[in-house]
Amino acid sequence: MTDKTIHPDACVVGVDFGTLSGRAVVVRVRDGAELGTAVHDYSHGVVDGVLPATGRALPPEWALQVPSDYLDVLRTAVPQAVADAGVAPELVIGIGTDFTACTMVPVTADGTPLCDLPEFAENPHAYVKLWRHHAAQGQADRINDLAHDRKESWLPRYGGLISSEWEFAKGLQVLEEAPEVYAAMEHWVEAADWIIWQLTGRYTRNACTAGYKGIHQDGAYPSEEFLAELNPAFATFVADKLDHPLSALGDKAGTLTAEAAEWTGLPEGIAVAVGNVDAHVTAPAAQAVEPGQMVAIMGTSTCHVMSGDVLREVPGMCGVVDGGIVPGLWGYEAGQSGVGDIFAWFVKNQVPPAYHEQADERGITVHELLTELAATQRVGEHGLVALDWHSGNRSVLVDHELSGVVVGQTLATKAEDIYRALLEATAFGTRVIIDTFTDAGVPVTELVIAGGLVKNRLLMQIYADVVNLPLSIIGSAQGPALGSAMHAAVAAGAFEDIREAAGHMGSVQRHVFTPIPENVEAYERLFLDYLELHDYFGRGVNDVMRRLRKFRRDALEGKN
Ligand SMILES: Nc1ncnc2c1ncn2[C@@H]1O[C@H](COP(=O)(O)OP(=O)(O)O)[C@@H](O)[C@H]1O
Ligand SMILES: O=C(CO)[C@@H](O)[C@@H](O)COP(=O)(O)O
Repeated sequence: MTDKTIHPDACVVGVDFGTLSGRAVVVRVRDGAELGTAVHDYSHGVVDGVLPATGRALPPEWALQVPSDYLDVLRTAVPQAVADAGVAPELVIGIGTDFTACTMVPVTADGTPLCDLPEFAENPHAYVKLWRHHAAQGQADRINDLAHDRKESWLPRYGGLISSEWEFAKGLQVLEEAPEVYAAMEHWVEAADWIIWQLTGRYTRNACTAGYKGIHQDGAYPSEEFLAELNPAFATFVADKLDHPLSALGDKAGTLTAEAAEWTGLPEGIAVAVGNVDAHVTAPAAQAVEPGQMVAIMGTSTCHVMSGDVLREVPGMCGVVDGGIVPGLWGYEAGQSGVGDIFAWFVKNQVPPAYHEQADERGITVHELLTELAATQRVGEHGLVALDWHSGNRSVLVDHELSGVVVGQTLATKAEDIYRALLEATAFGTRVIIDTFTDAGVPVTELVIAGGLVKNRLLMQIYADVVNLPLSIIGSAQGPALGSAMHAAVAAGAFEDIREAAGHMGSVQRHVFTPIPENVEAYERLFLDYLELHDYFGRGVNDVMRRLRKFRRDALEGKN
């Protein structure tokens, strides 16, 4: 530890705000030992059916959250994790958090979410727009078309396309569909920063989400002229709703307020780290801080993050940001919007009751049962190839109007066949991303896997075979929460920087899964079919997926 005055048993708390739950972990600073943990499921989960306040159905592609659910994590999971660790709260010297990225909160000047005000409680636009709210694709399309026409210099930093998941598309949607909410919103805040505001009592804006999701490059956002061309009332979006001094990752955002100390049971005045993103904090937790080491954080979605020593334009990446992951290197990000979410959708909607009954009788999950059955198959035995776009395509096509496909189904196709084809489809999606990075001059030399899906060994072997790289696995089951705790340790002054913290507190097991040559060869053939379908449906040869989305929207609005 850099600071020798820090107690040898000092701890930090990391809190990972995921899509469905928040997890807290208590970590010893000197060696990264995880002493205690607790999870709190958001009571409202993902609001994508009806708005709880009204009972009215939300339009297609909407995904909201309720901000009080995040505070409940501070009130429950944090004290439970400290109790689980059995450490005296006085030993905790800092707290750090990570969040899903581009989960956006419209707030008043003092940070109150608009949905908490009685006059807005029934307006869906006053709620948090979750990262996977995909209903701003129309706005994203306009941003992209205009940016291309004007040859905006920032566009290549985002692989040539801006996502509907990001701050600008969602902000423009609020303006155009709920001008009264837009007018009342003093700040359009990343939930990553909102939670730090709750902990410290002051608003800080982290450089990571600002760089990736907030289109902040070389010290500037998109210009007023650009925004005015999108919509004259949007011209001052940056100045009015977004702009705020940026804070570097690992810096101290402030100290824990008395109120937040009461919620969490932690000492008032301890260091609170600047807000950060679930994917990005995981890289140092897996000791992947050097160029070429790509980390895939596989959960409901997959994020791919990697540092590089060169600046390159990778087509369809989510972005490249100076110091976006660790200081001094270019931080690259790409991703797949649906991975575990696709498997969950399949289990919920497509698996016959007999499988559920069998899984229940054996005390295992349907995922585990289907995985076990699928694992007995040889590559290609199911005769299927699928596209992994049930939640759209984040990289490299950046299009959330795309959808899922399974080719090759017959009357003999079973649930485990399709499940395996879906696992493979997500591996092919990752392969496209890796190949695109390598072709653009940012070679991927190591793939490190983190996140909840590590537990599926068949899935891991499929990934090793499809990408033809040995897989390293993060040492922690709580990668993001550990990464947040490490940032807390840096903010508290225990380490010089996040690299030093990674050396002491991070961990990785190298080459846990290695490619099986005959599988590599078989997947190489299947991948060519995946690529052909990918380009056919995804690159404009056949726009049927976009047409179907529109047809569906029209039908729901009674227009057909
Ligand atoms: N055995 C399994 N195999 C494959 N997917 C699984 C399995 N068990 C759960 N899942 C999926 O994992 C996802 C949850 O991943 P997790 O990392 O815990 O969540 P998050 O992305 O919110 O952090 C869910 O989408 C679920 O469908
Ligand atoms: O978009 C990002 C990171 O940039 C993620 O926050 C988002 O994909 C959500 O990740 P999870 O699936 O909740 O792990």
